Amino acid sequence: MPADVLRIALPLPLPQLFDYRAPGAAEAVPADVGRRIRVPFGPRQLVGVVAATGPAGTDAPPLREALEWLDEQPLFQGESLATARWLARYLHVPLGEVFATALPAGLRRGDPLPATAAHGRALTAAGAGAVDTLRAGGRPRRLAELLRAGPVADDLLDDAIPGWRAAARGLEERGLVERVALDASALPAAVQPGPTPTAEQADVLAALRATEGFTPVLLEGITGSGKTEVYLQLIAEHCLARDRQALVLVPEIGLTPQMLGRFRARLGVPVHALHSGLSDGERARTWAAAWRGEARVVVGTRSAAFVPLPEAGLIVVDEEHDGSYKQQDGIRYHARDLALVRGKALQVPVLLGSATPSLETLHNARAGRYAHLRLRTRAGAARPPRVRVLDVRKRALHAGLSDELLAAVRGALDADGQVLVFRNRRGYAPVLLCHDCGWSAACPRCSTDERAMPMTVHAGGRRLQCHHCGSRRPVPMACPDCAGLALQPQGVGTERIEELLAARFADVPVLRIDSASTRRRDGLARELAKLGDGPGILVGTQMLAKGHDLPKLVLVCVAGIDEGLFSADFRASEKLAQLLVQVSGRAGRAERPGEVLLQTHHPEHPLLQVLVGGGYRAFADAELGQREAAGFPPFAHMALLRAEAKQAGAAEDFLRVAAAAFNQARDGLPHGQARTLLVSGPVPAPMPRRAGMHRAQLLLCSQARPALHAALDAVVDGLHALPEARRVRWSLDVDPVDLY
Ligand SMILES: Nc1ncnc2c1ncn2[C@@H]1O[C@H](COP(=O)(O)OP(=O)(O)OP(=O)(O)O)[C@@H](O)[C@H]1O
Ligand SMILES: [Zn+2]
Repeated sequence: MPADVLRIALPLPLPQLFDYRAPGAAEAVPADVGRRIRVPFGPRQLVGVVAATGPAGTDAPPLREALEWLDEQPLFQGESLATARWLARYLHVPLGEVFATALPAGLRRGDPLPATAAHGRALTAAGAGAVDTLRAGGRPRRLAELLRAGPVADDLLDDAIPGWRAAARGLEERGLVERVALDASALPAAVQPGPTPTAEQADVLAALRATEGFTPVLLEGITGSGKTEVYLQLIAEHCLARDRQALVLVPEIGLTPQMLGRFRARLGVPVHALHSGLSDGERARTWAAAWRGEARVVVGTRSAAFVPLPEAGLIVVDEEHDGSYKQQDGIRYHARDLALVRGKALQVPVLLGSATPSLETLHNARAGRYAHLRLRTRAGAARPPRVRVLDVRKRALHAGLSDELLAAVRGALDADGQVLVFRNRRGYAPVLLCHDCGWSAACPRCSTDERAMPMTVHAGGRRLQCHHCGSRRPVPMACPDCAGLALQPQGVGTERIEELLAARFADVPVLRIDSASTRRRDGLARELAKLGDGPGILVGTQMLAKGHDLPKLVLVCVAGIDEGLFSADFRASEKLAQLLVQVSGRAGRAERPGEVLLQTHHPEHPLLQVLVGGGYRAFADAELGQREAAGFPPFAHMALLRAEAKQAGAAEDFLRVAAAAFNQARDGLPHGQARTLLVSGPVPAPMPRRAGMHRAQLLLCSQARPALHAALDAVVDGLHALPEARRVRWSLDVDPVDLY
């Protein structure tokens, strides 16, 4: 009998597994499933994961032999293997691509699973003698002083001295500091005691303590109500005390330092971070530490939803409504939904926390599928902010801000407070217009004859930038159409607001926060630290809406939300309501009361009325009613097939063949199911051209999930082989969050 072969999942956009003989003429055995392996593929080498073993087909050509095993033991086992298979089936993507997405970059490339003893820095003998020779106040000096008492773990240095790595590198080159492996005893010493839970927190904790096995829980708590305190207590009790692991998902890398610092101080165990601001090596180490069960608490962004949890005790998804949990390219998974699937397989509670739960989650809670716990008051002395709508019709505006708003800013600063001015548009101005002929700057790679995509003015008016494809060019000296010199920036972005505020309020710091300054691991924390404790102004986009604790913030001004009130996207109102409530929640989080000003030309708009009058819940009730009437999610399930091509028409050709296949599959469904499945399109994408590509899409929608998935099962694998597929790039998005 011929020996069994390895069926390997490779990171390729092809639906099948690939057969190989085991390396070194060894027998393939079932225990190999889940191990990484290097294989020859055409002229290349690829890293795959064994998905199955079995007999070779009798008429199969002689198989190639795999090159080498990369792990002794499977990296995917039990739950993690089952989850990867489930995700591949659910999203209709190749298993090999799911494995690749689940692994951090280093392991995906085939690096060995790294050693995971915690590392830190220590002074060398030469360093101990040289501390006082370093420039006082400089980062190297502060680092050296901190190390005087003994080695300090890297993650604690992250909290203590932002930017310490560059300083350490310099000192290492001079032989003053070295990298050392730490034993567990070098980790956090003193555990800070937490506050006594409020009555509401105590009730919530009692309910959570009573949970057994898989329990999805929506923790709906207004901003500042102490949700994070609940997570901390629960992790201590449910995980650390029972020797189990906790996974905490957070939406933004900018939030992790604040969260990590708080977790480390309170839990007294190493807390591992996993986000895109870390090096490949650091990410692989955290992943390996979790796989070995050494990492007890992992705090991370979207991709951390894949982290192995052999001894799982709890999964928390903070700000569960946040859009960043959905991966928007490659394997388009939703980290919150993945967390729920894993919680079920691992039989642990999954806690979804938010002040503004997604309509999907609210709908599930109401249907009784999730437990629903609430925190209705702010913890400590803080009170919810007062919200006022400022009608600015017919008012003079300065960089988009009314006199009344500017007066309120002055008042808050004079009272020694800090102010946040929120505008959801980066750059200086959204459009550059010629006042003489009406020409406006449009992105040549994203515009069509029918539809111009404006380029945003940046750098104080000197640069044009496309927010869709990233292309940049200098602002022209004269209008390219009429050669006139009357080029004027139209509209207002955060740069222009910053310019105005800096001129008007020259006595205080004015700080603009944008995605560029906060991409680095501690970028946001470092920026916010510049504001200090005195009066000052923050200007920024939605970056600033999320979970930051700014105790001195007394006034939040929201400008320019009017575009968002009239968007065509059916989720736009939900996103805007969440944003407004979250950004408002930044005000008045300590003793001082907070105020929120919403400046608008549409004070009578129902969304604003409902929000101001009844808060997020009233909004959500109304919105769910509308979604149900319109047959939109969460009352229906969608999948979006996107295609793009260099040639005009190619994407539509491909989608037309796909649509025919879906319609045929629908006719094969049981009558009741078939009726609920709608295939619409192909239609041009909402952005019909982007970065030079022509784009179109096909939308599938059904009230019954089984009908949708039955159609996808029947059709998607076959799309890879279509001749029309060769000229396009296509992707399937199951449960799309935006229809772009
Ligand atoms: N029981 C308590 N007693 C006193 N202060 C508390 C208590 N619980 C939380 N706090 C404080 O209240 C503030 C808000 O708490 P926390 O950050 O946990 O709220 P949150 O609901 O997670 O906030 P958000 O989601 O709006 O960021 C923090 O400064 C926290 O230290
Ligand atoms: Zn563009």
